[in-house]
Amino acid sequence: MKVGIGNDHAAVELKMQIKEFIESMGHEVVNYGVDTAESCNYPEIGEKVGRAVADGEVDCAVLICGTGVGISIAANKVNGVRAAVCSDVTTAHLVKEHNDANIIAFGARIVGVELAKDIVKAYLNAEFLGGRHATRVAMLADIEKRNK
Ligand SMILES: O=C[C@H](O)[C@H](O)[C@H](O)COP(=O)(O)O
Repeated sequence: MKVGIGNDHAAVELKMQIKEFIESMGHEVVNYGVDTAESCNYPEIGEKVGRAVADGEVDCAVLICGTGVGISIAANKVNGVRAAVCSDVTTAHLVKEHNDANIIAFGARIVGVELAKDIVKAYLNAEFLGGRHATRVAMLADIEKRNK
């Protein structure tokens, strides 16, 4: 798979570790994040990665900021994005299985590197279950259509 990764200044080191980890799983990684600790604005990164996913530039993505929240809110403003904050392994596979999440996010100030790797692995190895979940995911897209 082609996996996007994005981060703000709060998550530079964890981003590098996760990027290497995803590559070690055999995936290609496209880095949309910052590589220095200079303060930056997570909405810009979240939007950029959201658009990359929505446009099919990458198959899915991982977003990391201090908490994972701000950057996921930004990504979720892009039509077609289903970004989910995950701080545990169970949520990480369920957001793919039930919600067909195309982005996961977590916080570099919340989870340690080993848990972050477990979260990413659980998400990337999971598959969307379809069925009743597909009906609900289609309803999410319908909400976007009703937006002005
Ligand atoms: O949701 C937002 C993220 O956690 C940001 O990484 C955080 O707000 C950045 O905070 P600061 O500018 O204090 O490093």
